[in-house]
Amino acid sequence: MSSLTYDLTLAGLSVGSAAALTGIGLIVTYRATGVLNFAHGAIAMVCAFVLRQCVVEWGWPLWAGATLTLLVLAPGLGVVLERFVFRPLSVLGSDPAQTLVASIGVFVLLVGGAALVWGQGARDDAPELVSADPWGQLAVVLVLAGGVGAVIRWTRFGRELRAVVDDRQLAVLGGIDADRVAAAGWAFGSFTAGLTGVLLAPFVRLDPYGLPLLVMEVVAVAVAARMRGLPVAVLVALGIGVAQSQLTRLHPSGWGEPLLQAVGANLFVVALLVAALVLPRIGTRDALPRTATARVATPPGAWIVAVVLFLLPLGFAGSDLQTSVQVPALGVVLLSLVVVTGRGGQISLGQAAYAGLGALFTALLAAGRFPGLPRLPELAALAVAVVLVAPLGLLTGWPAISRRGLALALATFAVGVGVSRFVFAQPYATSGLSLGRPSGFDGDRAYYVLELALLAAALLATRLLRTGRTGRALAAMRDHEAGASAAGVQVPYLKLLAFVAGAALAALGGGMLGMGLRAFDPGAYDPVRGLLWFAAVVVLGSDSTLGALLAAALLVGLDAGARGGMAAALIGVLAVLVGRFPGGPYEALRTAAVRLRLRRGAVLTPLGERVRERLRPVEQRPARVAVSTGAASRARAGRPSAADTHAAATDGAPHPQEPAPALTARGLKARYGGFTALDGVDLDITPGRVTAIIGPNGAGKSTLFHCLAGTLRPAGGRILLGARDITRLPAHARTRLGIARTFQQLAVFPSLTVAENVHVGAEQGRLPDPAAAERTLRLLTLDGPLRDLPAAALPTGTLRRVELARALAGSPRVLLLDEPAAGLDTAEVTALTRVLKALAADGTALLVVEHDLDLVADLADVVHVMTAGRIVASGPPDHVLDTAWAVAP
Ligand SMILES: Nc1ncnc2c1ncn2[C@@H]1O[C@H](COP(=O)(O)OP(=O)(O)OP(=O)(O)O)[C@@H](O)[C@H]1O
Repeated sequence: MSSLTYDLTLAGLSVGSAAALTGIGLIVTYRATGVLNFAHGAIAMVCAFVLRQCVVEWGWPLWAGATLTLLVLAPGLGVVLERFVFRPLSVLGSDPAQTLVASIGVFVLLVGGAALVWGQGARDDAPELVSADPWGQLAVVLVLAGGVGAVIRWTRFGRELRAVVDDRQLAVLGGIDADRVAAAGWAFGSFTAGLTGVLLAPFVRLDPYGLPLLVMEVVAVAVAARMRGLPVAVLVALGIGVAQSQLTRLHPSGWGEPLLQAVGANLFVVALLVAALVLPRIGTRDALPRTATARVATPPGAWIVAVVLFLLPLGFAGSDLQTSVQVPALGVVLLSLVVVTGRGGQISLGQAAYAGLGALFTALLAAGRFPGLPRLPELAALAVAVVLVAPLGLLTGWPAISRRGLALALATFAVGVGVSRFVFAQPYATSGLSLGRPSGFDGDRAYYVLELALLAAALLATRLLRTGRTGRALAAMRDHEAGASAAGVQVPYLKLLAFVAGAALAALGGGMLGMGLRAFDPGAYDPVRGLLWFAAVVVLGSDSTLGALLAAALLVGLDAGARGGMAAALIGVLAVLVGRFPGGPYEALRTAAVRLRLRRGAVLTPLGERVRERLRPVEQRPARVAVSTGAASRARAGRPSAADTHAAATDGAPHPQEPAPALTARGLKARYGGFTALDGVDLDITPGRVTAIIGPNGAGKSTLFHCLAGTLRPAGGRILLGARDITRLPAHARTRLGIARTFQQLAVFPSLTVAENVHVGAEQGRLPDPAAAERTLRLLTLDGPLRDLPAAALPTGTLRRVELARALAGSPRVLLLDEPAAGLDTAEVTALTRVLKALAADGTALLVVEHDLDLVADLADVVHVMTAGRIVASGPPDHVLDTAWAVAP
């Protein structure tokens, strides 16, 4: 027994060593470039194939093949990728999501290229570089990890590497050659990938799809090490390797046996699920790049061409028709990505899992093998399968609530791999399963007609999700999540909706695909397909249904017409290239067109006259008559007198005749870790008045603002809207109760037009009223030619108006404005001031956090001065601004 334990431990160390190598490579590349290299497994596979080519096909000696593969090809590949794919992206602004899409593109390209060159079949004659003795492999790993750790910690290069990872731009300003550091990181990362591939290939299936996936399954090792600690990565890898090996001895009995065995055999996948779904997130800052979400205008007549092309196969026969049957089915699967990724802006690498579950459930239901349900006819089985898979969309929808960018990519990838390994690959779920077509639709032509009908239904469902209120809300969430929340959009609910609808569509497409092939083929729903489909939609579909259909036709057509792998290679090339053009070619054209129209002067009409005619004249407001900018100038001219300071401290007390406050804060406290940012703030925001908060940097103004808007949960105290306690309500719920806000950094939805931006506010606000959108557009002179322009290319002044209009369209009772004048010129500030005064005169309660004391003096009725998390003075501006001199920056 002890000898068995020893043998299993050694076998586990061997597997763990390969995993540790992958972890080391991923971490070094990530630290040098900030990229989690999804292509790592694909590089490993290419190197393993090349070594086999040299040794087995060409008869080279092993050492010569290994030298070429590991010392020339692998690092060379890394350097080429850095130079031609990732460096241009980092020069363009280092958007982590863009690099993520590019690395998925490289993955798809290498997998497709390998399938083209070496075919799709598995090889079992890969040469053995290091003998099966695990001690040799372990020694290689430990030497590498130790060497890399020493270089990072003690050498100048290591210091440069850390500096580049912390802040590339700052490092460059400090004289560090960031490109050299990144190239070295890529070269080393690729070398470790090559070494992993070469070490693993003799013991696993060497094929273009299987090996890359196997390598990427161990990404958990790097995530567990927080993409930093090499020793942690090595230990975790060895630990999982040994545990997985030891678990093969267990032979549990009972109903859970197959599942437990599957868990034991796939411990790295379990670790991946835990790392992606449970451990603290990595890379959470990034969202999808604009290229992935750019709205593509459909060329006129394109739909007619598409309909004709989709009808053409009805005239085909034989294998052509058989192949064509896959296109509508794949089209439906890709439509699911248009909803989730294109419109909803959520990265989803796990759609293949839902498609596969759709096919599997359909087959089980049609065979009468689904637990608790009777045998169903095929079409009914498909419908029930869609209903059953839809809620499973929560598997990826739930993580999406709190994860973005890389973290979400990992979570959805993990779900895809988990479903593939624990469901599709298990005989208990799939053995002896066949899948027929619905009766009456058995022939290819008849089935194709049925598919067209289902595709039409899917297109209709997609259209419903992409247009109107839901479509605008989804696009708003995609463009600016916090802005959408501030507009009243229920972001978590919408994410769940997108993933559930996406899962249903994918299941429908997957079921159609299975029926088309007359079988449940787990390979058709492999996680690698999930990556390929995601890349295809990002490249060709984006937020376009027609693009998704084109992608489906291309993927099926190219692989059928050319050698397998051609479609993946092409999609890979496009995915790698698409990141080179920020916003993509469509975006560039649209921006140029908008600029041209702006230059013609057709859309920039002054605000003043229109506002004056629609709102009550500001001069009639009694409270504002005495206010002048004199206070601010006085404040700059000299220090305040003691009498002034006293007046400031006492004049702000609420007067008995004043209206009841609309929004009240009492004893508000906020902390960041151990640091107290708000220390018992009391504040009343009164209807019909402009309340301003001023104070030096770091005083806590933004923190107070965030607490009031609902984006930060206070550590103590209460916030009341009227008499209602809203302290624990999220941002979107506050908006729906009547608290609107704008952002210091503009929060507009760039892919939506000006009118659509404002409609989002009107539809989600306190009183959902489409007419309010039109009124607000007119009020802020956005109703001319401007209204149909996408917000992306408009100047800052106009965008501030769009944002304000979006906030006003929900008919708020309280309006919170964070530095509303930031980025505006003098004329725009004057116009803005006039609008805000008029709003206050109409009874809205306004709170303004502002650095511009002249604006505060001109605008505010009450000014509160904050410092060190407390309000230290309050009163009318002419008094308080003198006091402010003592505390302002
Ligand atoms: N996310 C955070 N984590 C830790 N500390 C924070 C965080 N945000 C703010 N702080 C700290 O809390 C204090 C108050 O910050 P806050 O941004 O509210 O001040 P502010 O008055 O708005 O400053 P500014 O005018 O520069 O925006 C500062 O000391 C700041 O460093």
